[in-house]
Order: sequence, then structure tokens, then C-alpha cells
Amino acid sequence: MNDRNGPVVGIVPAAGRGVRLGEQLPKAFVELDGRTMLDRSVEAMLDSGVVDRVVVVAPPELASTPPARLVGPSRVGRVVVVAGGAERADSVRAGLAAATGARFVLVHDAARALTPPGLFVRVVAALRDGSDAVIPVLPVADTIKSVDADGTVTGTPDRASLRAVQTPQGFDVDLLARANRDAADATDDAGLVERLGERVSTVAGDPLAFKITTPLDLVLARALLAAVDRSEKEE
Ligand SMILES: Nc1ccn([C@@H]2O[C@H](COP(=O)(O)OP(=O)(O)OP(=O)(O)O)[C@@H](O)[C@H]2O)c(=O)n1
Ligand SMILES: C[C@](O)(CO)[C@H](O)COP(=O)(O)O
Repeated sequence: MNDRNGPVVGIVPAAGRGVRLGEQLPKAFVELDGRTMLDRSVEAMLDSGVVDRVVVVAPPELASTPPARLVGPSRVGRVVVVAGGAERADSVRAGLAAATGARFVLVHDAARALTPPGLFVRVVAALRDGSDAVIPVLPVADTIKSVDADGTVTGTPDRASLRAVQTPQGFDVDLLARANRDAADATDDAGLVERLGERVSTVAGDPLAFKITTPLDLVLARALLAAVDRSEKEE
């Protein structure tokens, strides 16, 4: 058997507070057109057909919520819920501990609630083809500057070599466990793998996989869903 045919487990960090979004609820539980971001993210993962099971990493006070109250009925049997930690990397570590039997893991922000199933397919295909760490990326539209503590510009990196990074990020499960063990201050999981000196490869991202971070992102997500709804009614 090809070792790379093994199970894929999704880890969905959903334990953040959503301070920048500024809603009353933890962000993953905010609704978009009647369904939570978390439910939408789990559905997209499982509907992709390339993810076997999902570990939801919830805020500690919600971690004993039965899966049936977090995700739709057709997905309940393939979902477990565990408690997250103070930082995103702590939540990913908790998810990894529950990803038993995984050959590969896909770490996917609950906050990227409109991610199309095809993006999961691309990431898993790259893992099956031989990569041990894969991230979706998009070209950067703005010029990016580095600045010092006073806000004075210190440099302009060549935009051609820059990419905006999304999730799902896919990994050989043992590699991510090793990278995450002493999680330093990295803003994504691939950053921890890079620190080990291991290769991280890329696939094309998708603009719909944007992270719902601010109130403006929420307006955009809701408008996109309303537009889909209108066009479905016209058909
Ligand atoms: N301790 C944490 C922090 C974040 N996350 C999750 O990681 C994803 C990306 O994080 P982000 O968008 O920054 O969410 P928040 O941390 O909730 O946002 P904020 O920084 O505005 O509070 C989200 O799905 C969030 O729920 C997590 O599981 N555990
Ligand atoms: C992991 C991530 O979504 C990749 O872009 C991003 O780095 C998470 O950042 P956040 O500030 O924790 O939302």
C-alpha cells in the first residue's frame, strides 16, 4: 500500500474570541445566513470528499457541546470536539492530540467560512503526490513595506516573491506534531515547519477562502451569500 493513501483528518481551530470582529459571540459561532461559520467550514471540509474526519477545537466553555449542536446532522458522526487553548498554536496542538490515526492533517480556520471544497482537494492532492507541508497562496495586490517601531519605512520587499497565505494548510501528521511541540511565535502552522528547515510547498489559493476577521469581512461574506441565494432563486 502506498503510505500516502492514509486517512486525512481536518483540524478546525475555532477557539478564538474574535476580538477584531467585535461581535458578542466567539467568532466561529457567528452566523452567516442562518448557519455558523464553524458549521460552514466543517461542511466544506467533509463535502470535499478528501477529508475523513474533523476535530473541532472549540472555546473551553463550549467544548462539551454535543457535535449535533455544532454541525449539521449528516456530519455529526465524523466530528469530535475538543477544548482549545490561549493561542492558536495551542488550539492546533489540542486538535492534533485528538487526530488519532491520521496520516495527514489539514488545519483550517473556522473563520475561512466560505472556502470552496475544491481548495481542500488541491491541498490533499499535493500531499498524496509527495509534499509533507502544503499551503494555499494568492498573489499580493498591494505593495508591502516593512516599518520600524516608529512607523518609518525600512524596506520594500519585491512583491513578485510575496504571497498571501490561506488555510487549509496540509501536513504529514508527524511533521506537524514535531513542529508544533515547541510552538514558537509563528502566525501560521507552516511557519513552525519552516523553522525546522523542512520544505513547504504551495498550491493556488482561492479568493473565497478569505479570513473573516473584521466587520467589513463579515459584510462581504454576507453579501456574497445573498448574491448566491438571489442567483439560485432566479434559476
Ligand atoms: N486561541 C485561539 C485563537 C484562534 N483560534 C482560531 O484560529 C482561527 C484564526 O484566528 P483569528 O481569525 O485570528 O481568530 P481570533 O483569534 O478569534 O480573532 P481575534 O484575533 O480578532 O480575536 C480562528 O478560526 C480562531 O477561532 C483558536 O482556535 N484558538
Ligand atoms: C493561519 C492564517 O490564517 C494564515 O493566513 C493566519 O496567519 C491566522 O492569523 P490570525 O491573526 O491568527 O487570524
